[in-house]
Amino acid sequence: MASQSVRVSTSTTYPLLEVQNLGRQIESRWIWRNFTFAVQPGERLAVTGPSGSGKSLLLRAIATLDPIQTGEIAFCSKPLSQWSVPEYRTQVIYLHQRPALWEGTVEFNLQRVFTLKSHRHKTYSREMILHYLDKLGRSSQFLQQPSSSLSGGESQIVAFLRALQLSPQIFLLDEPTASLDAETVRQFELLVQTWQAEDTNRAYLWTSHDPSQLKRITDRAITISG
Ligand SMILES: Nc1ncnc2c1ncn2[C@@H]1O[C@H](COP(=O)(O)OP(=O)(O)OP(=O)(O)O)[C@@H](O)[C@H]1O
Repeated sequence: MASQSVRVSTSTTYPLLEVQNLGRQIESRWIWRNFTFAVQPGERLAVTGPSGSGKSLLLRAIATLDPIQTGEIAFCSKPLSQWSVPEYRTQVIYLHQRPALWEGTVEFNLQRVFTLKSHRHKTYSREMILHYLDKLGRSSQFLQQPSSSLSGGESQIVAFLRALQLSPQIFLLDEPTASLDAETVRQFELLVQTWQAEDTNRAYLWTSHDPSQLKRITDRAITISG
């Protein structure tokens, strides 16, 4: 059974996210349990631990993509039972290690999210996307590429932009740069910092097996020890 240790924040601000006694069991095995921590506004958190310790399962549980067997999650002081799931998921977005994209061009993938009910009040901005692409060293031609032709790293970029344009409050970033080259990794990190600087309450949880990256872009760690 995995256990967890958490360095408790000394911040006195109101938590953005509170996780109480969370437990995840698969068949008879507890992946982790009694998991308790809070994310303060503006926090940049690393989620660390060996492969298979349950980092992805933790982020997915917070994103309500996976079930939990025990515990509670509250966002902005409201338990998840009081949030509508689509509304919550517009605020707390999980970025998958190996994102799934719809069939069609990159731009189709970026536009399509706005047809979902929870995002219908927002509009697609090509101008903003071109700005982001420029920051990631890509030209407008990237938008016309079919998703089926994208590399793993390019798919990560599309999934990131698809989420970024929705302006979430919390990003759950699951090895988001694992397939990117070193220069794009830095550009990606900068873009995340820019997103956060636009609203200093925004926070993220980031998993990575690269300690130097976590040192650059996070301030404290939640460690799941195997
Ligand atoms: N759907 C599933 N069914 C059964 N076991 C699963 C399932 N999803 C995850 N697991 C198991 O749960 C454990 C934790 O998986 P998870 O993907 O969260 O690990 P991780 O810490 O993110 O690993 P990595 O660093 O390699 O990405 C692993 O042993 C994995 O095999």
